[in-house]
Amino acid sequence: MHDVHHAYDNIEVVSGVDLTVAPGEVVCLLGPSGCGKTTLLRIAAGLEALQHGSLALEGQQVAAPGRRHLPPERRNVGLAFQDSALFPHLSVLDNVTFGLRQLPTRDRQRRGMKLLEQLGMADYAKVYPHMLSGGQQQRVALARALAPGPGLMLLDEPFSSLDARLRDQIRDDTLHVLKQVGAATLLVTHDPEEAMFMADRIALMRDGRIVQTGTPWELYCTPCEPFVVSFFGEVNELQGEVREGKVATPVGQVDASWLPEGSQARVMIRPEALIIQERKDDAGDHQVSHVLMAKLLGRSSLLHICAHGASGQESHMHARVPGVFLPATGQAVDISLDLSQVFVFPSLGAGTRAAHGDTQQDHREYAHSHDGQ
Ligand SMILES: Nc1ncnc2c1ncn2[C@@H]1O[C@H](COP(=O)(O)OP(=O)(O)OP(=O)(O)O)[C@@H](O)[C@H]1O
Repeated sequence: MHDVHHAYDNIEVVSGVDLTVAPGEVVCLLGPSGCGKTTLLRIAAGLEALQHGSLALEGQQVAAPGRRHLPPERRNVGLAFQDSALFPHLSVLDNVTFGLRQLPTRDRQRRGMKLLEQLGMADYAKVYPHMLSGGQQQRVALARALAPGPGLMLLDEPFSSLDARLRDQIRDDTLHVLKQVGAATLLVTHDPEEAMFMADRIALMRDGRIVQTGTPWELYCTPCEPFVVSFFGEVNELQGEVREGKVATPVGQVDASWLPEGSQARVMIRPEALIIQERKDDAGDHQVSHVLMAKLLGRSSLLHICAHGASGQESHMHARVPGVFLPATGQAVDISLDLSQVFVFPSLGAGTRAAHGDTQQDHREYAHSHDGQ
């Protein structure tokens, strides 16, 4: 896709999107509700006419504004949506082989059965859709979309109607099948964890634009703006003035040497960036950093901390610690920072330069926000 714009009733909902998906690559379009993800997928599928820009599939121009475009059924794309309806009057196997009518019966059945096996549904080949659970129906819908061997798979929130445990399992199976068949895949989701689990690359959108494209690591560890940091989860957020290239926070100094001296900086600190150690002495001393509350969340523990800085600053922060770590309320703690999960940006109104510097150290900060979720 190149420079794609799209408007409904003169309101632009997609603005200047450039996006490529390589053969065998899984790209996730990630973003909050209403940011234009589904619209882009529908344009790729041919369900929505291209209004502006260009769109090519396998090197062939399939749509151009104001011209007749290649219809969806001739695009060699496989579609699976959140509530993909199966044909109720056809068996599971007949649903999967529906798009393979040009093949001899035996080849058709062999291909259908292979996909059903890969998705754990071979035992259900002869049953009808109404006899399946939602998760099983979703597996069949995926097999049906994959059966013709499409050059591009377009998946719109395909797991969102499933409960958490089933979703994890089907996601996992789907990822393996997509990689085995080598389909290029564009998957829409609003769930950052799902995107990180599935994607080779993520394109994060906001208000019709792609904010950042990159590997899950690039988006999580080198976010280009505050929205990208906070979209991937809760963040401790602080403001401070740049002095001698640093911002002082209650949990230590943070490098901001790329920002103008005296300017206001926005420091974003992921909860896992706070490294907490219990102090033997100072119990009950509220002039030092201490625990306000500790909660076990399962795989990790969440600590509410009252952080005290050397020059008297104080801040309520959240720390996430792997496993079970539940210090008592009032426990004095030492806090240090994993700077790889701390990001610094200019404060709002202080210019628009992103946190990307030449090196990792160029963007360090600290915060408490959910503005992307
Ligand atoms: N057919 C339509 N007519 C008018 N407006 C539409 C239409 N389809 C979508 N919109 C609007 O376009 C914007 C983008 O919608 P889109 O469905 O592409 O977003 P999304 O990111 O997929 O959201 P969600 O995750 O909630 O599905 C929204 O503001 C939506 O209300």
